[in-house]
Amino acid sequence: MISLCNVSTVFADHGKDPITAVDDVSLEVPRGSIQGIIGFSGAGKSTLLRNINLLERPTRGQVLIDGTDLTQLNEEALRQARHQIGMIFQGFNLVNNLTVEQNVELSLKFSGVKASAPRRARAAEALEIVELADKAAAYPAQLSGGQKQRVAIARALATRPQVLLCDEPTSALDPFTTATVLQYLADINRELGITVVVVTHEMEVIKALTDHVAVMESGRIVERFAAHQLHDPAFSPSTSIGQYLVSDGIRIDRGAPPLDTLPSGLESSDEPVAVAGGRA
Ligand SMILES: Nc1ncnc2c1ncn2[C@@H]1O[C@H](COP(=O)(O)OP(=O)(O)OP(=O)(O)O)[C@@H](O)[C@H]1O
Repeated sequence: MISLCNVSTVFADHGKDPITAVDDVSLEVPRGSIQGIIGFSGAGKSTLLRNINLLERPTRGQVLIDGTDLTQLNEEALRQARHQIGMIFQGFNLVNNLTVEQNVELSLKFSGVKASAPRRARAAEALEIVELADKAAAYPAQLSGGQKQRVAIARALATRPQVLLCDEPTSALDPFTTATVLQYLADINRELGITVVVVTHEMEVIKALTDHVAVMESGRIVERFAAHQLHDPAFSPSTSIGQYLVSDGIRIDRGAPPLDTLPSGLESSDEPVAVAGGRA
C-alpha cells in the first residue's frame, strides 16, 4: 500500500517566486492496484509521482510504502527501500552505448548486486517478461520506441520491485505500440502483483489500464473516481476539468479570425506567410 499524507512540494528557486507543484495531497493506493493520475500540463502529476520514490523530496508530508515513512529514512535505508520501487519514463532513459542486457543490468548494479552471474540471470528473467530476450545484445538505436520502453520496463522489473511508477509511459508511442506496452503493464500487475501508478494526460491510457483515477489541477487532487465508471455512458465527472478530460477528442477554438484576415503589417508582404500551429 502506498499512502501519501498531506504531501506538498514547493520549488523555491533562488530569486524567483516559489512554485507549489504539489499542494497538500493525500492519496492511498491499495497494494496490487493500478492508480492513474491525470491532468493537464503543469498540474503537478510528475512531481507527485517523483514524490513517491523521493526522487523529488516533498517539502511537507509523509510518503509511506507498506507502513514505512520514506521521508524518515536515512540515506542507506532509503537506497534499500528504493529497490522496491521501479520507474519508467516517457523518454525511455536508456544508455545508448550499452546493450539492452547491460541497460537492464544497470538497475541491479545500482541496487548492489555485485556478482555478474546473478545480474545476468536477473536481467535475462526481466527481458523474458517483456519478450525481448532475443534483443539482449542489441543497442537502443536498433530498437523501435515500443521495444525501448519494454527494455525500460525490464530494467525497472529487474530489481523485483513491489511498485512501478510510470511517467507518461506511452506518450512517445503510436496507438498500436501504446496498446502493446499497456498490455505488458497490465500483465505485470496481474501476474506479479506489482502496484502500478501511472501519470498521463491521455484518458485512453486511464480507461485501458487503471483501477482508480485521480484528477490533478494546480497541484491538488480535485477529483477521484473508479476507472470502470468511464465505461458508463451516463458517467460525468463532477469537476469541469474532469469533464473536459473525459470528453472525446481534441477541442480547437474555431472562433479565431480566418486565415485570410492577416494581422496588420502582413497584408502587403509578397513573402509567403508561415502560420504558427499549421492551421492552414
Ligand atoms: N525542478 C523544478 N524546479 C522548479 N519548478 C518545477 C520543477 N519541476 C516542476 N516544476 C514546476 O512545477 C509545476 C508542476 O510540474 P510537473 O512537471 O509536476 O507537472 P505535470 O502535470 O507533470 O506537467 P507535464 O504533463 O507537462 O509533465 C510546474 O509549474 C512546473 O513548472
